[in-house]
Amino acid sequence: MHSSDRSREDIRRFVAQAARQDQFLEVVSGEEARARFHRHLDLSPRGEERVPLSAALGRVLSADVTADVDVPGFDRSVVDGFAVRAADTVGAAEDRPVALRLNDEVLAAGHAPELTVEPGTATVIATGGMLPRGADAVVMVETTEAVERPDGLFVTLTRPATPGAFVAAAGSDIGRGEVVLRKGQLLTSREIGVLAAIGLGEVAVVRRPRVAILSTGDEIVAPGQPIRTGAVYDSNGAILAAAVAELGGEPVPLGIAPDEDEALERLVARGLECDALLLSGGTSKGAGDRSHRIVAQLSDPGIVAHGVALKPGKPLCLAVTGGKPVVILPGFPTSAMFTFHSFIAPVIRALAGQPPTLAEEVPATLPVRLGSERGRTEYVMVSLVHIAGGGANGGAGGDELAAYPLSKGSGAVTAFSHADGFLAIDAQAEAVEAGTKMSVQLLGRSLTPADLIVVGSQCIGLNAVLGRLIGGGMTVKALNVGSMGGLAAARRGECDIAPVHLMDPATGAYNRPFLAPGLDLVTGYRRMQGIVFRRGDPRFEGRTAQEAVAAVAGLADCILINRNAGSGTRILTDRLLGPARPTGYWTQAKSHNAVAVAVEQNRADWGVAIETAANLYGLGFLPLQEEHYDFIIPAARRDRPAVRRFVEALEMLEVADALRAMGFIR
Ligand SMILES: Nc1nc2c(c(=O)[nH]1)N[C@H]1C(S)=C(S)[C@@H](COP(=O)(O)OP(=O)(O)OC[C@H]3O[C@@H](n4cnc5c(N)ncnc54)[C@H](O)[C@@H]3O)O[C@H]1N2
Ligand code: MOO
Repeated sequence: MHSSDRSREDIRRFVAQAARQDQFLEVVSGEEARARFHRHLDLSPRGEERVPLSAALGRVLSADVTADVDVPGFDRSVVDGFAVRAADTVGAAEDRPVALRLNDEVLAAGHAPELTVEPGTATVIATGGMLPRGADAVVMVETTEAVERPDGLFVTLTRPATPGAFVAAAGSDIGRGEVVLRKGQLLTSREIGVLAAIGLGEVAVVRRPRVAILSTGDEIVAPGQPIRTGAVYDSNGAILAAAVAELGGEPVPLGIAPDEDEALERLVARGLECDALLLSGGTSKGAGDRSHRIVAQLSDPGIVAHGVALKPGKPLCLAVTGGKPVVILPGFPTSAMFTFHSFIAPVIRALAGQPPTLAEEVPATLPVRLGSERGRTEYVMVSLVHIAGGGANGGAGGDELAAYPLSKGSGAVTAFSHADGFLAIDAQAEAVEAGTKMSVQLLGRSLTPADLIVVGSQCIGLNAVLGRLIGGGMTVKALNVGSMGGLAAARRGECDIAPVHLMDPATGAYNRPFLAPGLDLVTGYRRMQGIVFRRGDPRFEGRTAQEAVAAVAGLADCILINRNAGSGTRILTDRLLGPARPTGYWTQAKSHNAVAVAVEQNRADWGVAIETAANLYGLGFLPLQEEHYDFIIPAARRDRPAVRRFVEALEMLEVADALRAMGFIR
């Protein structure tokens, strides 16, 4: 067969399979899928083992722990001083000191007393020393005076001591017979301290469930290896292994399975030796998607749900065999993480002996309109910012929250790590309007507001400023919503700083024309924008930007990669082009990097981007015009300490140097 015949055959097979796709996913609701899954799972912890305290961190108690001893184990002095009978000190005063004869003993910590404190006597005692018979209080050495008399050594007191003063009673911390920690308790340094205090050298913990993790796909490459164009680093494997460990499981990484039945079958068989098996990728019915076909061979009962009406997560495949979970997570990292946390994490927690967690929800306003696909409950990762609530200095203060969607799609890996939580959009809704109050389910347990909130257009140069502040201990939340989004956020009081680069098309002036009352502008830096092209391309090399555009604008095979409407760079491009509409004009990339990649990878021949991006991708560059990247600051937030420090950092020589080194002009 000719290779073109073969590829035609491949295409026919793909189309035939794709046509049958709609039959496979019997899509059920998330609740239905979960119910079916749990009906067959055995969620009891997988046995117990004894571990030394030194290995107990992060483990879960398999049984209640009862104290066999009192803590403290004896009545103990908590100061350096004298053990006395409180009754002897009654009436002591500056003008009527009470003198007590010192017994011939010094009670250092760890020594059992031998002498009784008889009426009229006292015994020297150190912090941690055991209270002797007869004594019921301790007086601090500072409040006494030692006196040497012919008849012996005395201590005089000028104040009475109350019974029990400076004494920690035996068992006051932990009493013998008391349950100090309960089954299911996760052991942190605090609990380990308690176990040590009652003398336990080892402790019974739940055996960690072993969770096999297998990434699938011919295109997947292990991190650390070189990568070819079109391939993808295995992020799911690393994410899942870490998430399993965080939940108290023991990850068993099985690596990457190619799209090849035999290898996949062998690895699945190995995975089944563990307590659970997680695969990712290959669960929808693409031509190369084999995972579900292998998992479909399992029984007792095998696959219980394949396809859930969730976004992300639609192709999730849940199977159980002999009470053991076998799950294929979608290949896209956000989909994989989302379905892992909502379907798998509770199962691993249960197998690890931990009680379920209760998700915390907070109300928040959606600052932008969100479109949604009908038919699937859509979950949107969001970053929360506090809306200025008229605190004394217009601080980060208010309790009201705005929920910024981190809409990067199912394939993103960063959405989950940048998110504070997520909100759900009803399966029937087509959109949620800006200004709608939503309920946000938090990912972590608490929400601490950042010191500085930066919402707008993100630029790598900003790291030179923010990096300094973060290094100095400041917490910063930076959201990339573009210049217009930043301007709107500043108007609504949702940020401290909005980095923008907006050109007024009428005048060519940057940023200032867009200010509104209550908004200040702080000058940032400039970025040289120009035409990027592959080095050596004679259509661009050696020309000015204007010459090059004039030469290529009419060429059918010289493809432009344009920027999205509304971006500052697009305005510049349109001014440059005038009425010309070169090939590729309607293809819109959303960032400088995306333009540079398209040119580097030969999908386009030219575009407009900043010089830093051209350098990053080794492209040629024809300068056009400086773009002003400045900072809009709501006047009400100008005096916040974090904002002042930001403006100060911007003024620093080192920061200006760092910016210049990156190709910016300050
Ligand atoms: N025609 C249709 N196509 C797709 C549908 C559909 O309903 N009809 N569903 C889409 C949805 S929703 C999802 S989610 C994805 C999931 O597909 P798979 O689970 O089969 O995943 P793959 O195709 O293998 O990979 C998807 C994507 O993720 C990358 N990937 C895979 N594994 C990893 C990994 N370990 N680390 C990082 N990235 C990984 C892979 O390279 C792909 O780019 O299907 C849609 N398609
Ligand atoms: O379910 Mo997929 O996870 O929408 O992207």
